[in-house]
Amino acid sequence: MSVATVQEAVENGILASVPADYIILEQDRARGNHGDDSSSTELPVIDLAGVKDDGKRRRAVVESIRQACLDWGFFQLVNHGVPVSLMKRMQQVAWEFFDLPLEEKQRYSVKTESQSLGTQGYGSKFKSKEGAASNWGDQLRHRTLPVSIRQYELWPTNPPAYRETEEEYVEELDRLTRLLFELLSEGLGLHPMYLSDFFHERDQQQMVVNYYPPCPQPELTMGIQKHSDFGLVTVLWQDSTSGLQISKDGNWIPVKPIQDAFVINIGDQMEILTNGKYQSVEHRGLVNRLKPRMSIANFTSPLDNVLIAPIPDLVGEFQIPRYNETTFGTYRSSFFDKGCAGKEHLKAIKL
Ligand SMILES: COC(=O)C(/C=C/C1=C(C)CCCC1(C)C)=C/O[C@H]1C=C(C)C(=O)O1
Ligand SMILES: O=C(O)CCC(=O)C(=O)O
Ligand SMILES: [Fe+2]
Repeated sequence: MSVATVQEAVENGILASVPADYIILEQDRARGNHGDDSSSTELPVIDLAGVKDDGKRRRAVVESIRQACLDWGFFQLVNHGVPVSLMKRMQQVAWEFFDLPLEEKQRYSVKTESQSLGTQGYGSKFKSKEGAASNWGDQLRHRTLPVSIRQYELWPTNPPAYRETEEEYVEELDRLTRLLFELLSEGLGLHPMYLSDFFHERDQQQMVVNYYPPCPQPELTMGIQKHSDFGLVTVLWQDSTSGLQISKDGNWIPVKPIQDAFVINIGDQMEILTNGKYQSVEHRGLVNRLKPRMSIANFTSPLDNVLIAPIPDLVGEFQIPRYNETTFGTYRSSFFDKGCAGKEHLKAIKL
C-alpha cells in the first residue's frame, strides 16, 4: 500500500497494522512498555543559570558538561537562556502546521536535492539504504543558517506566524550552540573561544520538526531508528510524550521529558575533533499506540568544505590520531549512503 505520509494514513484510519515497509528487524525492536520512561539510570540535567557572569558557577558547569560528555555524550539543559515564550510559539506553529490538511502541507513538499545534501521540506520516509525499513514519522526539514542557504519557498506561510517564528527560534538556538562551544572548549582545556573561532562563519544549521503519529503496533517499528547525529552538536526539544532512548553500556536508557528543557548531544564531527574523547552516542525514538509525539532538532555542522581532523592539542605529544581527516561534505555523503546504520559511517574513517 502506498501512502503519502504516515500521518495521513493514520488519520484516515487505513492502518490497522504496520505495513511491511516499516517493520524493523527483530533484533532492533524495543522491548517492554512503549511510553514507559522509568529507569534507574538518568541522564545528567545541567543548569546554565549564572554561567555568563559568575566564574565559580561557570567552572562548575564546565566540569558537569565535561563529565556528561565523557560518560553519556548526552545531557539535558535547563535555564539555557532561550526564552520559554519563544519555545512555546515555535511548538505551537509546528503543531498547527502538522494539523493542516495534507494538500496544504504538500505545498512545501520535499524537493529532491543532490543525494549528498539530503532533502528539504515536508515529507516522510527518510530511508537512504535500499531494503531498510522506513521510520514511523513525518518531518519538516530546513537548512536554516547561514541565512544565505535558506530556501524560503519550503518554509510554510500557513500558519501565518510560521516563518518569522522559525527565524527567531533558529537565531536563539545558534546563540545557545555558541555558548555550548565555549563551555565545551573550556572543558577540553582549550581556549574558551577555540571552537567558536574555528567555526566562526564556517558552520551551518539545519532544523527538523519530527512528527510521530500514534502507531497500531509500536513494538514492530520505530519513529526514528538507531543512529548517531553526524554533525557537531544537536539541540533537541522533545514534547511531554516519552520516546527518546539512548544507548549506554549495552542498554537503552529513556530520556525523560523535562518541561522547557533541551536535550543536547555530541555528534560524530565532535568525536573526530576530540580524537574520540567525547563520543557520539546512538539513540532512537519509539512510538506509541495512543498519542502523536513531536520533537524539534537543530543540528549544527561544519560547512561542507571544512576539513575535520583531531585537534592537535587533543591528540597529545605521543598519542596517535585515531581518525582520518575528512571534509564534512564527504562525511555527510557517506551518512546518506548508509542511512540509519548506528555508528557504521564513523567506523569507515577510524584508523
Ligand atoms: C547533522 O545532522 C544530523 O545529524 C542529522 C540530520 C539529518 C537530515 C536528514 C535526515 C535529512 C536531510 C536534512 C538533514 C541533514 C537535517 C541527523 O538525522 C538523524 C535522522 C535520521 C533518520 C538519522 O539517521 O540521523
Ligand atoms: O525525536 C526524537 O526524540 C529524536 C530525534 C532525533 O534523534 C533526530 O532527529 O536526529
Ligand atoms: Fe538524532
